[in-house]
Amino acid sequence: STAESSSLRARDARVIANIGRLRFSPLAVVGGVGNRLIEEGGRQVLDLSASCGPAILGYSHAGLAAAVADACKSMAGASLLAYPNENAVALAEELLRITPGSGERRVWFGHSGSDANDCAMRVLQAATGRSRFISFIGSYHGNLSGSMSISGHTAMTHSLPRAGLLLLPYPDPYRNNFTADEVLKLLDYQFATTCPPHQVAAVFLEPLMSDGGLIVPPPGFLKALQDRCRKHGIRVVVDEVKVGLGRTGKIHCFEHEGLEPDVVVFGKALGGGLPLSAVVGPKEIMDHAPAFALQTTAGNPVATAAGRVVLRALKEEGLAANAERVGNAFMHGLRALGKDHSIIGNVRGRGLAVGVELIDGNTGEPVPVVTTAKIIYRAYQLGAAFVYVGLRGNVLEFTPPLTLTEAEVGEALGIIDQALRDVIAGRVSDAEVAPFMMW
Ligand SMILES: Cc1ncc(COP(=O)(O)O)c(/C=N/[C@@H]2CCCCNC2=O)c1O
Repeated sequence: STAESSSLRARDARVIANIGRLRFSPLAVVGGVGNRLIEEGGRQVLDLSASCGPAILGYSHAGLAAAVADACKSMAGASLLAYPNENAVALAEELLRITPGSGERRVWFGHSGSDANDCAMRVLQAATGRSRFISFIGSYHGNLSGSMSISGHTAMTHSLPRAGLLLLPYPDPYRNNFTADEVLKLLDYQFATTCPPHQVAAVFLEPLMSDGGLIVPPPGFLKALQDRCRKHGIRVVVDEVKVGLGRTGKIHCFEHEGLEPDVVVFGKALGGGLPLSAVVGPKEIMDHAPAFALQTTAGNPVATAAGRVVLRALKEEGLAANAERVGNAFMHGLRALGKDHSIIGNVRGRGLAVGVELIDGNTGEPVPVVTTAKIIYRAYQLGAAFVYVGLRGNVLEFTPPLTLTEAEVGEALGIIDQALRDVIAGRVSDAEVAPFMMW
């Protein structure tokens, strides 16, 4: 019909490149308010993903809109590489204040987690003269050439890892793929043979692995890894892009692990939905050379105005504490659901970074991706939006706005419960979800 063909969804299909899509439902968004997205046609959908992380303040946040509008009015000094601007400098000062670290440090601004990890990788190689890196199978550090090349997520098989990359297994306490000790033993073996530690510039790690399956590492593992790196002068880069800035109940997720990173990478939530990322690192690394990592609009006054509102809200609206409290209520409720649904194999996370691993109740094996996709599709129909992650595509990922309420947790649990029942009862067809089997 004419109405259908002129819909946002239909127009999107005619003009947006598929290489940039990761669509888990037909949801076409025309707005947002609070913790809800507004679908074309007016239906409100509870957002349990915060658009894959950035919308930690929810939608229609008055302070964010006012600050961005104000910055747009003048746009003076739009290019931080050419001129200082108040918002970028003030945001950098605040980032240095809230990020633990020793020695003199500097802040680089980018547009995305991908470009921030890309920059960190390049400048660490240049400044240390070391060209090897360590990261983890399942890790997602970005989708630009450099950040892809040090990632280990299955989505990265579209390109090749960088020469000399050492990918380690990320110990998964639920699947028990490798224990922490086995991974550390493998690392020691690599150091003694094919990966000389003095050639390694840095290890990139997610303090809680997100796209690889929402995996909370075994206690002490990352600290032991850091200690090994310190012995060999290998820098520790913590990628806080997805789980940082209050999401796990602490300002930085790495605080749960007792890490003291050399470099911290921020993205997603930092801009509250505007394109903004940051690398915080030692002066001797970050001042390596001028004109080394340039992007014309990086650190522009509009995106950094948003960043200032985000950090202010983090502090003044107690978002980390809310994430801890509401996240615990959510995980408690999901575990209770697990008593009625044998498909729920494991509920895990920290604060409002929550994962539900779906299994075949008889065998314990991961459910097929189509089943996961059906649950997400059905939940969308019932009024909640979220995504799936994991190397086997069987982990529901919940990273809602940090403003989520306990009442909304109750609503979410009702929708998830009903979606599970409907899918198990065969009410969603393979054909319906075929367009949404993304990775
Ligand atoms: C730990 C971590 N580090 C870096 C990135 C890359 O951030 P950008 O997608 O903003 O470039 C990400 C992005 N993660 C993906 C983005 C693609 C959609 C799927 N969901 C994500 O969270 C990330 O999770």
